[in-house]
Amino acid sequence: MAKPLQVEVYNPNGKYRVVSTKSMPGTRWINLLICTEKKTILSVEDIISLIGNKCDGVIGQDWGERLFSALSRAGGTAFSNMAVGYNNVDVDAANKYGVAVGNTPGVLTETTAELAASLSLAAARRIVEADEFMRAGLYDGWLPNLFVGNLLKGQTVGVIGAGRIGSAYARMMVEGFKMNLIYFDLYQSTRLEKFVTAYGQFLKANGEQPVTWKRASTMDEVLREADVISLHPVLDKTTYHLVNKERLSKMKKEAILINCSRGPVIDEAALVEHLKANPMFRVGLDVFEEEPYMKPGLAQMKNAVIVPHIASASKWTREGMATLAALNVLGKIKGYPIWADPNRVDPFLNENSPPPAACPSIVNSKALGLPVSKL
Ligand SMILES: NC(=O)C1=CN([C@@H]2O[C@H](COP(=O)(O)OP(=O)(O)OC[C@H]3O[C@@H](n4cnc5c(N)ncnc54)[C@H](O)[C@@H]3O)[C@@H](O)[C@H]2O)C=CC1
Ligand SMILES: O=C(O)C(=O)CO
Repeated sequence: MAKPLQVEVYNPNGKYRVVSTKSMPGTRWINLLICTEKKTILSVEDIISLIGNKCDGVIGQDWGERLFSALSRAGGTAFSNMAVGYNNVDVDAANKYGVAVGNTPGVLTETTAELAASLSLAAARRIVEADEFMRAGLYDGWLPNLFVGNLLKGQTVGVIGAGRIGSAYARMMVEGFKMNLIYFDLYQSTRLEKFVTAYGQFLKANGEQPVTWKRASTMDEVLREADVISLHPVLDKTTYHLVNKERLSKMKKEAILINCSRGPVIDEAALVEHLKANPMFRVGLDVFEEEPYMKPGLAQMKNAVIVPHIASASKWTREGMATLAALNVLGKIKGYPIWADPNRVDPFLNENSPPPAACPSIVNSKALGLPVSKL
């Protein structure tokens, strides 16, 4: 039996009841909705008790059959993940109960790419190790060999999954550090290729070494050729343990591997062994196979930079995610159609004008036969 919860209630006499299972930043989403919960990580039982007998919609994460069933029993038809990735949501169960599932694409693209770039730099220049050294009072004076790392300029950046975030990261690394690009994705990223071509021409016209791009026909090609590899695919059956023991062994001994996608894309136990055996190999991780836990040994590895799933944690992005999640739920409750292009959600984020009368992004709209906005 779940314990009674302290719930913050906004607009207690409102017509609809929408629950947020996590406290979210900013106030715009509250103005668009609802009520929130102070405690941060709720159990399934807690959420079921919050849903109660009447609940029109919920904003949360990690939803399965029991929660969709409880929401449906309470009369609810709308759920929004406060995230773009929805591998943590059982969409088949949502379809079974007729519940729309929203996500928050686009608003976290640049913020997440910036964290991947930060981890790339931190790993390349050994920033965390050097910081610890300094704080430990070990610095005696400048030495030619102290924390020597890798120069990125002129090296090759490899991107696995060149979608919204992967492409943004690639552009940052190519333009910011003049790296050459090799990428692997199921689809061609024409815009990214055009960007690198144009930037290469610009550099050449200025008498500099031009940057280049290559679309790899296999992932292994990227692993063999790149000096820094960043993972940005969705997590599904095809990407589970995409980077395993065998694939790690194909990477350069001094390569840098970054993961800001989902933990299970890497076989984390194999990664720990690889880090132990190859001290010059470095990794930057935002996500872990069994979050919030790490595989034994990872925390002790000096050649790993590890942060707690903060890739989307900029104020603008987190407030925008909350806004999109709220609008997904609100739009479904009000019977609005689905926004036609989830890659262009800017009109929903403009604080100076009311949001369009549409749900920004519903991932199971086709399965539920929901109408698409003509706006
Ligand atoms: N660490 C964090 O806080 C965050 C993590 N993410 C993760 O990043 C993922 C990507 O987000 P977006 O770029 O917005 O999605 P997206 O859908 O634009 O890009 C994903 C790309 O992966 C590609 N892909 C799928 N299967 C593949 C495979 N087997 N091999 C190679 N490429 C494959 C797709 O074709 C697509 O281009 C999300 O699904 C989420 O899991 C997203 C935001 C923040
Ligand atoms: O949007 C996502 O998928 C996240 O992981 C949130 O940071």
